[in-house]
Amino acid sequence: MTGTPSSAPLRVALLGCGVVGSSVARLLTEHGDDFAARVGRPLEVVGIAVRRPGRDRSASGVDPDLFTTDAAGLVTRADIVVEVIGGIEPARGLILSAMAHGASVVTANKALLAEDGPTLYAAAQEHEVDLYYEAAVAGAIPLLRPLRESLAGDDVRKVIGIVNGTTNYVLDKMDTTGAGFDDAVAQAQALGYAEADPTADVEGFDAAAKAAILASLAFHTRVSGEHVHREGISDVTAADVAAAREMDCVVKLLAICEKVDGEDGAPGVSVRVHPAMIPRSHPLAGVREAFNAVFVDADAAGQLMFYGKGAGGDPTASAILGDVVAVARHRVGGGRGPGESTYADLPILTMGQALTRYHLSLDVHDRPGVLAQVATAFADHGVSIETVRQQTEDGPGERGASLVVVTHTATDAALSATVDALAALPVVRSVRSVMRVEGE
Ligand SMILES: NC(=O)C1=CN([C@@H]2O[C@H](COP(=O)(O)OP(=O)(O)OC[C@H]3O[C@@H](n4cnc5c(N)ncnc54)[C@H](O)[C@@H]3O)[C@@H](O)[C@H]2O)C=CC1
Ligand SMILES: N[C@@H](CC=O)C(=O)O
Ligand code: NA
Repeated sequence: MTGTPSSAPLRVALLGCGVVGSSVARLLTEHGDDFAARVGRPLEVVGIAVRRPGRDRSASGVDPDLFTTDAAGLVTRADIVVEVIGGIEPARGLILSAMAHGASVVTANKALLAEDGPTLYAAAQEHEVDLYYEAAVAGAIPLLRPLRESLAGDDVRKVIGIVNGTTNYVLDKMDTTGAGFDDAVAQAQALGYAEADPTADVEGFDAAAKAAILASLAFHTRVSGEHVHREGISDVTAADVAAAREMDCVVKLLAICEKVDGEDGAPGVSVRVHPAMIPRSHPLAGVREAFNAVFVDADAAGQLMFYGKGAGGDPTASAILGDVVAVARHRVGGGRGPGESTYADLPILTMGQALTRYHLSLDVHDRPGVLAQVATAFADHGVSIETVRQQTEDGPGERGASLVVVTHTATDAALSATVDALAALPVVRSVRSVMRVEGE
């Protein structure tokens, strides 16, 4: 792509005018003069594709004549296409068509990037246009540009953080106000944090898509959503949150991307999303409401922390508009942003190979020798115990006890085999809860 000396406005097409799209439209209109100064040419919104053109959108301050239901036609007459429809189709087809017609694309669509990012990159390469997607992970937080560009000279070892605002909001409300799960999800929806179908948030699909994007960029390896071990928060109970509180911990949904040595000693990539207990003293524990925070550990840089608003209309629009300015500058001055980098092509490790720690709560018979049998189950699987806490529980029938065990680090395979062995022990009445523990 070469810069053109023209002073004609750059034509911007917006696909979607929901939570994020309406913020983008409003801010583009409000700050048009600043954008023109920053880019060197005005940006002109040439159309906004919507599904329901008759809807009242007067609050956006956008000229109603810009709304169209002809998204396919709109993408053929733009220099920059901003896709904020979400989902796989028609978003993918529209992006590919936009690129084929010479437009650079800015998207917030993590679901599409995690499912079929390579196709988008290939089209951008073929048509010599830009593909930017800072808003797709951790909303407003500048995170992908640092990984794609600023850290391109370093060796990233680990990326760990909170990348889903909805689930963080829900877990925070459960911890601090005792709110019920469904009420907290409804509040997150009303605040514009949740995906169109909040199952994507609650069951960890959204965080898994983001983890795939982060791991791909961090480790120069193609990682798609299906490579990510995913557990959501729908099984996190008020009792789990209370158990965490007793341990001076909080429960967070974490995305963890690591470069680790596999059994053969060769490096591989481990990518997982699951709830975990973290100590209240850990910086991630202080991440409240819909905020996101991500730590990046790189060989030369050491540890970096990125923190800010991970969801919501205006914060997400900030990231999108930063990308719009970047690709617009390329249009004016020449050059292109980075393409896909997959040269490392590392193998993806299984969840069983991931190294983690478990917190277990067991309901056991209160008899002599119980503790020894429980300890043997751990030892048999090579899992070392860090702490054990026993509490006698009176109730109807035979006296029982609750055992809370926290392990040292072991492979997830060994830990989960230990849980199976414990559940099969006659002295164990039930395994009440199992949760991974992260953070020192
Ligand atoms: N809401 C948030 O906090 C964030 C959202 N995102 C991503 O941004 C994208 C948009 O999210 P939201 O604005 O929250 O969703 P939304 O559901 O509020 O908006 C999407 C809009 O696209 C419209 N749409 C659907 N199909 C269309 C079509 N064929 N033509 C024209 N319009 C169509 C819908 O009617 C809706 O108004 C998604 O990819 C989402 O994952 C990314 C970061 C944060
Ligand atoms: N639904 C997402 C929106 C931002 O990506 C979230 O809750 O984080
Ligand atoms: Na971001």
